[in-house]
Amino acid sequence: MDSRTKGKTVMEVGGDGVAVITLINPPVNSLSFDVLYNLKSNYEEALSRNDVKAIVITGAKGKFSGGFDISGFGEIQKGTRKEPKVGYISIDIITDLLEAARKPSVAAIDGLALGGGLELSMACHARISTPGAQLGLPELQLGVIPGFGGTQRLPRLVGLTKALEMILTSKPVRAEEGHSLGLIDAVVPSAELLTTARRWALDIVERRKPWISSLLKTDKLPPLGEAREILKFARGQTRKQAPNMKHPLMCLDALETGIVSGPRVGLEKEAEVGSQVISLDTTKGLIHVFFSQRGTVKVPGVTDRGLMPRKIKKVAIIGGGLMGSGIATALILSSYPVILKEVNEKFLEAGIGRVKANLQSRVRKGSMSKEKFEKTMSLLKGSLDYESFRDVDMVIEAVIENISLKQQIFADLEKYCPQHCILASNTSTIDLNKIGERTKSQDRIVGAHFFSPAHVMPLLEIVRTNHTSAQVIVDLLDVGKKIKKTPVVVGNCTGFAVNRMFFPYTQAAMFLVERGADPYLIDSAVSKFGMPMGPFRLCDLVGFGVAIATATQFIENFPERTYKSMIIPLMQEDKRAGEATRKGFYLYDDKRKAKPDPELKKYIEKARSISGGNVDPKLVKLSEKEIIEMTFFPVVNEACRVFAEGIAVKAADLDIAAIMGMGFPPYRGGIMFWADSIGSKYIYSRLDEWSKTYGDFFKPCAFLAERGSKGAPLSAPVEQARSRL
Ligand SMILES: CCCCC[C@H](O)CC(=O)SCCNC(=O)CCNC(=O)[C@H](O)C(C)(C)COP(=O)(O)OP(=O)(O)OC[C@H]1O[C@@H](n2cnc3c(N)ncnc32)[C@H](O)[C@@H]1OP(=O)(O)O
Ligand SMILES: NC(=O)c1ccc[n+]([C@@H]2O[C@H](COP(=O)([O-])OP(=O)(O)OC[C@H]3O[C@@H](n4cnc5c(N)ncnc54)[C@H](O)[C@@H]3O)[C@@H](O)[C@H]2O)c1
Repeated sequence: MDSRTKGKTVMEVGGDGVAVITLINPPVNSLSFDVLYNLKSNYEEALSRNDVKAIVITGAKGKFSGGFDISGFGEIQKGTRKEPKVGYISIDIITDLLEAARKPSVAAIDGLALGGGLELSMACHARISTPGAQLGLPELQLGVIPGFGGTQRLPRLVGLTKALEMILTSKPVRAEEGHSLGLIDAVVPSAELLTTARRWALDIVERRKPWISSLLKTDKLPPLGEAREILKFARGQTRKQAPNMKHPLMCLDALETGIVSGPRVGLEKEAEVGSQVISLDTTKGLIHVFFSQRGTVKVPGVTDRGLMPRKIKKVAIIGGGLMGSGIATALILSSYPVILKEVNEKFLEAGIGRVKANLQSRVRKGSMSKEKFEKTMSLLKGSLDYESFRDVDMVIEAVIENISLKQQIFADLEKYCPQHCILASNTSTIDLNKIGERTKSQDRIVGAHFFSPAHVMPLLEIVRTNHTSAQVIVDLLDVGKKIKKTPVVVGNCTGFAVNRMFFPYTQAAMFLVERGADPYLIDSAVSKFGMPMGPFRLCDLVGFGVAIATATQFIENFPERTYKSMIIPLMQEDKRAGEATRKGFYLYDDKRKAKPDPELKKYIEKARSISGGNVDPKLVKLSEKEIIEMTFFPVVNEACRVFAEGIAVKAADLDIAAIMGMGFPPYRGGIMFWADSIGSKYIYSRLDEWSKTYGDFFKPCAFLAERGSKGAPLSAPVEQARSRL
């Protein structure tokens, strides 16, 4: 393959008169422009050759295709590639050349047929797949729409309601379901895939099998009035679930056009809308997130050294509380045998009970069978001592946040665990060097910082000290992948990356209410911005005990930039500790529904008198935009510090950490990407102005000042020399 081209297709014509065209673009046979243009040439040749009666399209190495090459969108967005004429691929090539050809095509699908991959197969006249095939149109989660005819062909093959479900949720279906839906014509073992597809193609030529153009099918479409009702409902749901995104509604426009005005007009609408969505900011953000998420496992100096992950056969967890039980659940769900150690029988039973409850909730929801529940639970063994730790490959400590207790545990671990065993701590704040102070095992000590609930939250912060070996990081990255977490490797400091970014966010919110802003308006503005909930609702959910413990760490470690609000401690004195006590910033009913509490004023006023601040008329009347700026620019500021200190190696890692650890809206691309979309100059000037009026909490850090003064992007790499990793 030419090193400048991205992928190709190859065509082989058999003695049976079937031309087999194979998509080749590892690792997922994505449809790059090179692949698509090669496919066009192969088709033109196959259609012109007298020895070709029919065509089979397949993908190399057990994967049909993962869809259009997503980096192509980036090239179009950056202007480094000219977008082809609107409709050139979907209409001129896929519809007019392939689907309308005089020779039939059959798709032979093994593995993935996603996005453009499935769309290409739907333009074929039949689809044969293997049992493991995954079929889906996940484009909306990338901010684009199915643009190779999927908005027109999928409803015609599987019906409007199912097509909407598949497109709006981005969830693929398996081969068997695809078969029962009418998306797949036959499911056969891998070894028979190509022979069946060839025979099927010839059967179409011989009229023994129907010659079906998906685009012209109408039997699965509901009557027009019903279709309009279904689409109206889908629009309503979409507006509710994705209020800040335009592309899902634009996708529905393309679907509706095809149903109302016919598939050809629908294809034209799809092409027009497909081209428009590429330049939406939300699309740029989502595509950035796609690649950034896959980039977190690429750690310079670690994953580029040819190290292979060692096999982790058995894991021990110390502490079966909230976190330990969640971590144990995540591990046994991925088939790791786990030993859970506790201090006494009662606590051990409670810990195992929590794991059981986590799994039982899956059984109740129907996502886990009873047999699978029993099998998974059988991987968990309890223990009250370290005897069974002699053959474990990794220990994750998750006891209460107490330095001397953790130090003692790590000293004990060194005595009982084998020498190769990874010694990980789930501490949220404590310096890992201190935790390992009483051991000689600094090279195998690492942070495995899970987020609560650990079996649900997708992020794993892997915290490395200056001593942690590259092998240990590689091993933990592999475990992270196996338990389906997105790992982000960060340096050792108070709060690591996520909690450091989280802290200024809640602090800014406390500052604003002390100066007269309405907490409920702040929560509402932040939710509208796209966070799962506002900072006050979040404090209630987490509980004031955790909020105060975290604040104490930050006040101790970063006193110069901490705003010391007394609102939470004052409420806690009155036995209001958040949702668990049904009273916090909100009042909660039996169904955990939150409503504003008029009494909150009293605590705010008292806190204001303690801090000595005054109500600021400007802050009383903040617009939603100003609320977002005053709560999130301090987060950007802290993210800049984390980046400048080398705690995160890439700005994109902070984007992923913010999205998966804080709930920052993915369609804004993450904290640094969002900041760059606003501009460092503006953010710097706002923070600088606020710091002069309101104090050092808002003071821009040196990194932000330097980049902001030049208007330079915040996400541009920091020189290696300054990186701590
Ligand atoms: C004018 C244009 C119109 C286009 C219209 C068309 O309708 C639009 C599309 O088709 S958009 C693409 C739709 N497809 C997807 O959204 C699939 C995205 N990929 C995935 O979901 C997954 O990667 C996977 C399920 C295909 C494989 O998952 P797995 O965990 O096995 O592996 P990774 O996710 O780590 O991916 C491995 C490497 O492959 C790269 N990659 C995957 N898909 C694509 C793609 N479609 N385009 C380009 N690259 C892709 C991925 O980035 C990984 O590469 P690294 O170098 O980062 O390791
Ligand atoms: N709670 C969170 O949201 C959260 C999030 C991330 C990280 N963390 C960190 O995880 C750790 C655990 O937090 P948690 O919320 O699960 O605490 P928890 O109080 O719910 O559980 C701690 C458990 O450790 C047990 N334990 C204490 N000493 C032990 C010993 N010597 N051997 C075995 N078990 C022992 C206790 O009996 C208790 O069951 C802390 O370091 C915390 O900072 C907590």
